[in-house]
Amino acid sequence: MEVKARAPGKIILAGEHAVVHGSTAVAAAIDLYTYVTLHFPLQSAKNNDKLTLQLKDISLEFSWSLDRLKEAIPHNSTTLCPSKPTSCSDQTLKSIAVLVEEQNIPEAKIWLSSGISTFLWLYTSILGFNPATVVINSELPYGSGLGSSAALSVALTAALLASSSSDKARSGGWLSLDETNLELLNKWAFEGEKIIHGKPSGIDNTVSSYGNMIKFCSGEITRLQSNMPLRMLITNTRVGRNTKALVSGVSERKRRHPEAMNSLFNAVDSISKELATIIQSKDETSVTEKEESIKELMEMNQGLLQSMGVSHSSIETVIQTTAKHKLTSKLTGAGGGGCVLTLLPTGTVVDKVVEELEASGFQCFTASIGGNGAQICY
Ligand SMILES: Nc1ncnc2c1ncn2[C@@H]1O[C@H](COP(=O)(O)OP(=O)(O)OP(=O)(O)O)[C@@H](O)[C@H]1O
Ligand SMILES: C[C@@](O)(CCO)CC(=O)[O-]
Ligand SMILES: [Mg+2]
Repeated sequence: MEVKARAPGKIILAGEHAVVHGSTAVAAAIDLYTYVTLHFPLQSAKNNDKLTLQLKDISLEFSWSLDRLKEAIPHNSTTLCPSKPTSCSDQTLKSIAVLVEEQNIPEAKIWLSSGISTFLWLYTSILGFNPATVVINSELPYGSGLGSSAALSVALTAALLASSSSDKARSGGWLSLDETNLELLNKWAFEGEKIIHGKPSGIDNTVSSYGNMIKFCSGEITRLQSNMPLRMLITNTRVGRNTKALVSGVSERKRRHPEAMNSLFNAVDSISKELATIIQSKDETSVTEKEESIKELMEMNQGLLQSMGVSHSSIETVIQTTAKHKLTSKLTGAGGGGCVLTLLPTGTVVDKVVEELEASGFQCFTASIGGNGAQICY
């Protein structure tokens, strides 16, 4: 039997980091996906005593015998509860880390460890100790601010929940999930995301699960209906970074300067709310005026992110380069490198700015904003 799932990456239009501290943020799904395929061997097959993970786009394979997994991961052999998401305890996470270490991941790819831990936790919590080959590939750059960690957790969970469900109408095409299943998927994916982000707000797994565009504040989700064209250039600085470290850096700064940091978070909250209002507004305001307001809000948001300590010289270079072409940019996701968003007002020709950014070694692309969330295929 085979089950497939896919989940999109995302951009954060406003509110990253502040959202971890209770502010509002606005995010949208993009049409770049992480794909997960589960292959279950026949009882008689020779590999029916193993769990194998293949990361296709980086040509790596990891494998564990089911006996080794059972021995290392604390579990209760009678209760497997896919319908009740639970958190990975510190003790379990330590045991899982040992199983990951035993795989001798190449030093240059050691950043994969948290993703593999998330894989082992979600797989064994939802499907138990059953044999399978899990194939993952992704169109998203890893650790670049486009939500690769959340897309992994969401796509994997969607495939696992689909395979544990009795209701498998074979269709051959991508199927969206109903509200109840989306809620369950999102809760499990949040538990997976915790292993990678440390203290996630939940916005990335939520937008990857639900798709479209959302306003998010302390777990409360408001789906947004955009009433204007919204085009963004995405520039990957190719500077690697890690969301967990950046999130914890902001918390440290908050611990040192609570009042100042809370003022920044409050300002971000106002920016995100205003942005959501503009995007949804059906009033007489012209698209050009709306675009001018969004530009200004992005500029302010970037200034506040810089004050939180999550910008980077490569991000500043992108901002200055696009400013020469009268375009406004802000970092997206956790910052510290990674990707930068540039608003492309109606009629913008991007060729010259893209040429200049690429000449500096950056990678530019456009993605369609506000599309599908998680989907499954039997
Ligand atoms: N397809 C994948 N396979 C295995 N691990 C993955 C995969 N995608 C992401 N990861 C894990 O997620 C980590 C990157 O997550 P991180 O949160 O730092 O960045 P991001 O999610 O791309 O950006 P952001 O959180 O800012 O949106 C990788 O180092 C890896 O451990
Ligand atoms: C930096 C952050 O706000 C967004 C990362 O895409 C972290 C999170 O919300 O989990
Ligand atoms: Mg992430």
